[in-house]
Amino acid sequence: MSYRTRVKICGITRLEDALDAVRLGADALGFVFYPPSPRYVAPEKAAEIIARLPPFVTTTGLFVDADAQQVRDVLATAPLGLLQFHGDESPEYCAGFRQPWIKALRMQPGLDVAAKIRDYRDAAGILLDAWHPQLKGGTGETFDWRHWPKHSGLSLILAGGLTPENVAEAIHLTQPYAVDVSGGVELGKGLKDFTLMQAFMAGVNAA
Ligand SMILES: O=C(O)c1ccccc1NCC(=O)[C@H](O)[C@H](O)COP(=O)(O)O
Repeated sequence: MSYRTRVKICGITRLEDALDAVRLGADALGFVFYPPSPRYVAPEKAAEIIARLPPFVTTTGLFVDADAQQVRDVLATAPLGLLQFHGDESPEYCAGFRQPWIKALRMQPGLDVAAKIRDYRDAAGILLDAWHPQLKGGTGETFDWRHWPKHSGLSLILAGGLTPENVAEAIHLTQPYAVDVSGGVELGKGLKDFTLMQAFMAGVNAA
């Protein structure tokens, strides 16, 4: 039996994009609380968007090596259902909040993915993303999907350079629990496009 691949659309900065994504079938939305990112959204703005969402959408807050107090401050403003740690956060740090969390692993050459996944065994899921020497995420680049771990015991989320054109093949090869996209459905950084999101969802459904 095959299961429906979940979809998270990351880098939401506008209410209209959030509502379009949900209407098109996205299961989760990502809000980037990493100030250097061109997709950064202020917690107050994220809270405004979240307040207008229909039920059953997972609101995910993305952080990169943030101070724990910064995460708590964001949580006090924006009601997030899930935390995503995209830097070099330790398992102990990640587990230090009440919310369920996922850990992003950037697929640097030589990374022992299986060992890393074991380190983060208390995560709700592991997101595998492309590695880039300067950028922490949102690179628009793919990694070699042949390095996808076979038996992890955790829900795995595929990210990095996914587009309407390649998502069906990516799912076919990796069989992830979910896919995560940002740049592949954008007109500009943080500005999602209805037609691209629609085509992306069609690619997921065709896989
Ligand atoms: O999106 C960003 O600008 C970003 C910056 C720093 C850390 C993570 C970031 N995004 C994380 C995501 O979850 C993206 O969806 C993921 O990296 C894939 O991005 P893309 O390759 O553009 O689809």
